[in-house]
Amino acid sequence: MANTWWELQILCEPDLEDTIFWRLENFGCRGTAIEGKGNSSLVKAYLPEFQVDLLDLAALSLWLRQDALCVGLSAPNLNWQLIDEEDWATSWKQYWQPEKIGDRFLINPAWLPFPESTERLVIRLDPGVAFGTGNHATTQLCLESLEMRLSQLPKSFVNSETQKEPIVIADIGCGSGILSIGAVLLGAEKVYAVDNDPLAVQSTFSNRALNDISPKRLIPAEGSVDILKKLIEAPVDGIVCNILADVIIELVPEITAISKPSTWAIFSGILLEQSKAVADALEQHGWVIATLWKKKEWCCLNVRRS
Ligand SMILES: C[S@@+](CC[C@H](N)C(=O)[O-])C[C@H]1O[C@@H](n2cnc3c(N)ncnc32)[C@H](O)[C@@H]1O
Repeated sequence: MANTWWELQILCEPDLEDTIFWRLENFGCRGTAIEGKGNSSLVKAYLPEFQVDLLDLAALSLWLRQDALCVGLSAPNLNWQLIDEEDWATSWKQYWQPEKIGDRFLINPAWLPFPESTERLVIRLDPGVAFGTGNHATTQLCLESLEMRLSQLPKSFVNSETQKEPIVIADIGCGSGILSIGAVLLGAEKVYAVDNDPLAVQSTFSNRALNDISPKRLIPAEGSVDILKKLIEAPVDGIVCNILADVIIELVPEITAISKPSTWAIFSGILLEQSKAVADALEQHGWVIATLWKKKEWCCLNVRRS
């Protein structure tokens, strides 16, 4: 675990936030926070010191400038400094507040008290350095889609006592485990959660404990679809995959291999202009696009095998 972190501070026009988040994620940032500053937004992002040097940061500054100019907005202002681990942990936590998502979920930071009275399904989270606090549009689209998919189940599916046909789900690119936990709370019997970042897998394990979920119902593992193939006993009922479009397109054949004729899937992390390429790849492998949901410049494809 790194002891020193880069803290990047980017003052920008609010319309640039999503593009900046996308850039920062690709750059390897492992925690982001946002606060309003008058008519502007201040985006803060963190990454381990060893991961980039000053030249990389200068290149990032140029990309952010170009991104803004391409859409006719003023160039953001990027500053950076080194901070130690303790400061990193507290600096972004103070901005993260409980958040309602969709009709069913409430995301509650682990260090805040459990909400006293709520009818919502509470997901307690400490993402650590993993992606998945619930405040990114791509995560929200997945939680809302899961809600739609799993709320359609007859009551007997969601009551674990009387469950007749258990639903098994694969969460590919699980990050903090937020979607896996959401799926379990909605009644999925078992979720296999994989991520090729070991820190994300660690985070899913600790969030599983934080939410009192039995190890039998949420099974995190380091890796990707190759590992899933080894873990699952049969093709899964549902798949949720919030990764970037290019990665999804690459994974489609392998993902298809773990599905059956009734499998449904939720693909997110797709910029609107990339949706056609992802939809084409899915259709070529026999998937039917059921709906495309949009949030900001992101979209999420809800698909099924037949
Ligand atoms: C955008 S985050 C999604 C996290 C969480 N599922 C959410 O919805 O908030 C994408 C995650 O996918 C992981 N990832 C990227 N490429 C992957 C691949 N080929 N196989 C498995 N995980 C991958 C990243 O490490 C990251 O944790």
